[in-house]
Order: sequence, then structure tokens, then C-alpha cells
Amino acid sequence: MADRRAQLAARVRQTLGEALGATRTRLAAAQTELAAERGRLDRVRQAAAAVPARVGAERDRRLAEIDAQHSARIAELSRRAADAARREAPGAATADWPQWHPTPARRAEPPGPLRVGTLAVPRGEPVPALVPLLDAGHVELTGGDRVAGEAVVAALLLRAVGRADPGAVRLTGYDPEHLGGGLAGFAPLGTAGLLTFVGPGGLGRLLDDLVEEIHRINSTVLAGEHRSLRELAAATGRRPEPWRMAVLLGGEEPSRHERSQLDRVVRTGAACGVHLVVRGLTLPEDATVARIRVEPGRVELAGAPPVNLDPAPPATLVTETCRALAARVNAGPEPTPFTDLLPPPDQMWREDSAADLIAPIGEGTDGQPVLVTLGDYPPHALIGGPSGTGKTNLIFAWIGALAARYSPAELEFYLLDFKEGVSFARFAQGRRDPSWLPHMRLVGINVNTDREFGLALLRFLAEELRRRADAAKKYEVTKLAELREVDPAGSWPRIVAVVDEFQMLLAGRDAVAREAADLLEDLARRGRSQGIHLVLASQDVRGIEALWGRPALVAQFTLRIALPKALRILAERNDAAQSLPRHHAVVNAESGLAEGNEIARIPSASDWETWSGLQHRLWRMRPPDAAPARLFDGDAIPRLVDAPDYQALSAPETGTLRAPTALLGEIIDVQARSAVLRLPRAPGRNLAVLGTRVDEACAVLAAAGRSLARQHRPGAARFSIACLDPDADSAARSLYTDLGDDVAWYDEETVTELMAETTAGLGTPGVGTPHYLLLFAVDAAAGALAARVGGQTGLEQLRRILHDGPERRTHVLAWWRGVARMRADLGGPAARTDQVGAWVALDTHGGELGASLYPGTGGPEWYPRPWRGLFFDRAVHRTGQTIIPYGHQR
Ligand SMILES: Nc1ncnc2c1ncn2[C@@H]1O[C@H](COP(=O)(O)OP(=O)(O)OP(=O)(O)O)[C@@H](O)[C@H]1O
Repeated sequence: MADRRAQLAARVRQTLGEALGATRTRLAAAQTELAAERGRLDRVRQAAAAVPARVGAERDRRLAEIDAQHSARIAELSRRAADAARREAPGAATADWPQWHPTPARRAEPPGPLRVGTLAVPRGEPVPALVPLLDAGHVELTGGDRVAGEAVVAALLLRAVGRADPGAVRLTGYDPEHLGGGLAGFAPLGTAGLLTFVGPGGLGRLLDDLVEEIHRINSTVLAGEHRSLRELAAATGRRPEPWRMAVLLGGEEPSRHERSQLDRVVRTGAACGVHLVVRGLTLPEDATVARIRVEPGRVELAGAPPVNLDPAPPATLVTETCRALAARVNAGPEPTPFTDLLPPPDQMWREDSAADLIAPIGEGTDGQPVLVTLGDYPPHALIGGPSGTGKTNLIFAWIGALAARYSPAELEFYLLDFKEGVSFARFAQGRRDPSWLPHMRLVGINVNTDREFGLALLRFLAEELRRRADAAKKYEVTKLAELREVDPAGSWPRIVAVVDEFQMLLAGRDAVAREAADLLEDLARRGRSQGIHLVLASQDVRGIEALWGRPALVAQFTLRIALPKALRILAERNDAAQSLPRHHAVVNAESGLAEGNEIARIPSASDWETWSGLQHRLWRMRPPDAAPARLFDGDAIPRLVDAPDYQALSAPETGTLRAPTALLGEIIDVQARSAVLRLPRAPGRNLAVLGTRVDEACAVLAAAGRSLARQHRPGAARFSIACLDPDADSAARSLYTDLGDDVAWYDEETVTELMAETTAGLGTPGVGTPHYLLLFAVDAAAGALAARVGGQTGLEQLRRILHDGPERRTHVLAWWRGVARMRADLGGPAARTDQVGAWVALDTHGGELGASLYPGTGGPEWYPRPWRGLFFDRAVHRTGQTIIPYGHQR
């Protein structure tokens, strides 16, 4: 039992021991845990104690960071704002005064707002303080700092004129209390009409005028198509109206009427470029009004931070700028570029002329091209303007605008210039410039006294008119447009004939003037439907008056173009041309009646570079078979070797030509043709050259001799030259040399032999070889020829040769130094002259050529002039033909 007890006790002890051990372990663990927790608590406590210090540091760091960002941002924003301001208001709108100069806005570019100072931005770049004015609004100045207020007005005005083309800003000042108000320095603008002052009591009138302008611009310039001039300028690139700025400085309280006009201008002015800058007046509430308050030490621009005002522009800068601007404006506007009249290169020669010819001639007051039409209505044009006003230039501009639109198959030009000058010569091919205007068929320059050339052109056109009328009749149509439709393969270009200084053609009361006027009238009346248009220009009132005598003729010229100060081109009471600025024209398609006036600004087209740019382009586009225009230069002496008729001459292979021809000179005609004397075997086929002018007489005989020689093989003809005037010696010798072996030389000593020998030859049977006697100053041999040789005098022999020679191919081509001398040689004053079948009169008056030399009584209407002759061949002519002797034979 004891054992059991002992065993039990041992077991209890063991169990208790184990429980104690477990408890101790647990306690130890709990104590460890407690210690750990305490440690954590300490750490937490320590950590918790450190928190406020860290948070504060972080906050400060963040704050500093935000602050720095903010400053950078302000700097960045103010830089951007300054950049944007400079972009929007470039050059003269913002530049500092030391660097300031006018920088007018380019064509479609808006002028932009104007700087008055800078906005004070702390820690940022100063930003220009801009005031919208031109095309944008009005400015009202208030506040007590008068000097600073004046500085603002002066700055605004100077910047405004500097942003516009010269003359495009017009200022009106209303300063009843003579405050000056910043306007004083602008006085030089007054000399160009760009600054006017309205006296006390004139405010109402001034506002009425502004309202009137706004009304006019709205109804006629914007015309419902654009909302503002600014829009119009952006769309078209042109600004047809100036800016009008009224500077109103104080005065009495406006009346009710004035107030309501002021309201109108404020509400509607900016769209029409009408602006107000006021001080001492209150403008109505409107979004377009910028209000600037100028107090001593503080300037505010409504809605913006305070403004640091710019200094006033230096007085010398203002006056110098205004003086220069006024000088520019007084010198006249800059011409518009010629290229404005031309279509883009890929659109050239695209127009069809069947119905009419339409081309711009310049820029109208509304900025639109002024179009000029030639067609059924109006068919013909009259251009007038005193010398130097730009007639020639206008003709170039018009021709250029037409030539760029219509191809040479659609349009041809004929151009005649009666005054001296060569500017039109460039339409034809020249030595300096090989190009020509492909549409140009004929250019006559220096026509001066050669009215026959004008007549020849009119005859040529009359012939063309007949050709067209015949064709129209054949196809049973009446108009060019219809003819072209029924005959599409035919060549029916419209023809524009321009005659500058045309009054020369009608001057005088002779046959030329009469025929010219008749032809002009016929062409003017019937040309309209056949596509032949006349453009007559004159600097001379008498030119127009010459036409006025023929009202039927004038009535056809319904298109009138008047250059500045032109008289009598427009209708009687239409004096629009009197106030035209330089380089402008009144274009009027209503026969000059005032309601048809259109003012056009004409570009410069006639200077060499401008014109040749276009001509070269068109020349390169010419059809492969295009030939240059015929150039007739009244001052030039034609050369025989260049004459197509001379070049075409040749000798037959065998035998002799039945009727060799002697070329005597160039005919004044549309084509370069020679005056031709046919020398068949027929009585009277001799030539007399009559007059005292040695060079011309020699030129006629030399051309005759050379051209005859070209028609005979060597040895197939005889030439005998007798020279009896030492002054003719060199010309005669030169001919002698050129005629080679077939020529014999005679002088005063030997001329009798020539007569005797030739007369003897006439007695031999047969026709014989052609023999041409070229007698220079034959009358000088009268003494020698009066002597009897055998049974006859030399003069008798000469008469026999003249009489019988031609039928035996012996022809006399002789120069007598006067008609009386010739008659004496032929047997006396009453002698017959029919053996002289043809003559060329040089300085011999028409009256001397009467009697048997010319049909009718009194002789031809011939007034001698240098290097011209009148050729008459009784076998072919009814009237004489003016010729130009050939010069420089080789
Ligand atoms: N629209 C223009 N723009 C610029 N310059 C021009 C313009 N029109 C004419 N001119 C210049 O004015 C000068 C005179 O012009 P132009 O020769 O055309 O006058 P005109 O009336 O034909 O004179 P004239 O009858 O004496 O020949 C020329 O130097 C010409 O270049």
C-alpha cells in the first residue's frame, strides 16, 4: 500500500512538476513577448515623437517647390504673352522708339493692336500693353495726367500711321481748346491732306461726315459681301479704303444729335475703318471701346494689371516720319504691279474672243480689277491725256492684259505711233531683243509725217473688213461670233488697231486726211460686227476736235479712257479726269457720261524689264509658224538688199525678160513692198527723177540700176552711166563699180558721145540688147548737148532716144534738177512730156508737176519732205505714190 501511495505521490509530483515546467515556459514566452511589445511601444513612441518635425520639413520643401514652379510658370507665361503680343502687333506697332520706323502691314495682313506701354508683371518679363484700334475699335482716355495722356495719343497715332501704307491713315483733329493733345508733331501730314483740323463748333459736321463715310462704305464697298473692311482685305488682299481716325480733344458737352452720331460711329465705325481717339468726351458702352485711365503715377487699361506707360515718341521722330510720309503721298501712289493684270502662267491664252475681248486695265477704288471690253458694245476706244500722263504705259498695260489672255489665233494687233519715239518698237523683233509679241502684225513707229502709212493701214483694215463681210454674207450671218461658229476652220481673230496721236492722220485738208476720215468712219461703223476694233489715242485736244467734226464717227467710240487732266475725252460736264491722281485713268464705257466713270489705278507696264518678262513668256509660247511683226520705222532708211522684191529678182537662164522692172524705193505700206517701174518695149518707158536733192536722186537711180542688173545675166544688158554733177560722183561711181563689165562711164566731156552712139544704135535693124542710160544731173550737160554733132544736137539725140528708145529696149532713167530744166531739155516749156512715162518728184512741189505730167489740173497734192519722193507712172497710176528711197545700198 505504501508503495502504491508512494507511486501515487510520485505520479502526482511528476504531474505537478510537468505543469509547473509548462507554466514556466509559458511565462517565459509571455515575458519575451511582453519585452518585445514594450520594445515596439518604445519604438512607436520614439517614432511618434519624431513625426511633427519631418512633416514640417516636407511641407516646407513642397512649398518651396511650388513656389519655384509658380515663378517659372509666371516667367514662361509672361514670355509667351510678350511673344504673342509682338507677333500680333509686329514692327511699328510695338517697337521701342530708338528702333522705331514704319513697317506697313502687307497686303492681307491685319495692322494689329498698338502698344502704349507694358503691363507690370511681378517676377515676369514685361508684356506689351496693347490697344486694339485700326480695324478694331476706339480709345477713350480719362484721368488727370494730361502730359501722359498726350503721350498715349501721340504713341497711338504714330504707331497707327507706321502700320499702314503711306496715305492709308487719314487723321482729323478736333481740338477746340487748343490743347495740342499730342497732335502737334503730326502737322506735316497736313501738306498731303492726311491731317485736317476741324474748328470749334465743327464736331457735329465731322461726326456727320464720318457717319456718311460709314454708310457709303457699307453700301458700296462692302456691299453685303463682307462684314468689314478687315474681312474684305483678308479675302481679296486689297484695301480699297483708308483708315479714318478722328482725334477729339475735349470741347463742350456734345448735343443730342452729336451724341447719337457718336454712338453710331462707335457701334459701326470699326468695321469700316473709322476710329475715334477721344479725351474729355465720354464714349458709350461698347465692346470696341478701350478705356485708358491716366492718373499721375498710375495708368490703367481696363481689365488689365497696371500699365507702365511708354515715353512719348521723340518729337523729331514724329515730325520726320510725317514729313517723309507726306512726301511719299505727294509723290503719288506706288503703282500696282503689272502682274495683277495677268492670269497665272498656266491660264494664259485660254480665253475665246468670239463674243468680245475683256481684260483688266488696272485696279478700281474698290480694289477690284477694272475690266475693259471691246466687242459689239463698246466697239472702239478713245484714249486721251496730255503728254507724260501715261498714255503709252496704258497702251502697254492693256495690250499686255489682252495678249496674256487671248492667243494670236484669237487676237491680232496693229499699232501705229505718229509721234517720235521707239517704245513700241519692242513689240517687233529687234537687234537687242530677238523676241516679239506674237499677236502683233504691224508696228509703225515714228510715223510722224508719213500719214500715207496710216492711210495704208486703214485701207488694209477696210480690205479685211470687206473680206469678213463677204464671208459673213456667204454664210448668211451678221456677226463675227456667228461667222466663227459656221466657219470654225477659218481664221477670224479679233483685230485691235491702235493709233497713237491719230490726230496727225486727220491733220490738213488734203486727200490723205479726207480718205483717212472716210475710212475711219466706215471702219468704226462696220468694224464693230466684224471684230475690228479701233483704239485711237491722242495727247492733243485738237485730235479729239478733229473727230468732233464728224459726229457719226465719234458716236462709235463709246469707250473713253481719260488720263489725268485729259480734256474733251469725257462728256462735257464730266470733269472726273481733272482731279485724277498720277497713274490713274477714268474708264468710261458710256460715251463719257459721268455715270459711267470708273477710276482705275494703272500699273507700270512699259519699263523694259516689266514688259519683256511677259513678252518673252508669250514669245516662247508662239506657234511654230509665227512670224515677227512688220516694223515700219519712219526714221529708218530701208536697204535695197533687204527688200523682199529685190531678193526675189533673178535673171532668166536664157534670153531677156519681156518687161524688166526697176525698183525705185519702198512704198509706204502695210507690207514692205517696192515701188516698181516696169520697162517693157513700149513708148514712154523712161523715168525722170525731179528735184535738187543729190542723195535721194542718186539713191533712186542706183536702186533702179542695181535692180535692173539683177535681171540680166552678165553680158546680156548694157548700162551707161553719165555723171554730170560732182556731188553725185561717189554714188554714181559706186554703182559703176557694182555693175561690173556691162557698164560704161561718161562725164561732161563724153556724154555727147553717149548720145550720138546710142542714137546711131537706134538706127540699126533689130531690137538689140537692153540698154539702160542712167543719167545723173543730165540738165548739167545742157551746154555740151546743145552743140551740134553731125546733123543733130545732143539734146535732139536725147529726145530721139527718149522717144524711140523704149521700143528698142533702150530706156533713159535720168535725173533732172527741176521740172523746168527737164522741159527745156525736152524742147521748151510747152514741149510734150509723154516720152517720160514715169517720174519721181523729190523737192518739187505738186504745182510744178501739172500740165502734161499729171492727170487733171494743178498737179498732185505733194509737199516735199526729206527722204521721200512721189512716184507716178502714167501707165499704172491714177494718183502718185509716196516712196522712201533705198539707202546704204550695200
Ligand atoms: N501707271 C504707271 N505707273 C508707273 N509709272 C508710270 C505709269 N504710267 C506712266 N508711267 C511713267 O511715266 C512716264 C510717262 O509715261 P508715258 O510715256 O506712258 O506717257 P505718255 O502720256 O505716253 O507721254 P507722251 O505722250 O509724252 O509719250 C514714263 O516714264 C512711264 O514709265
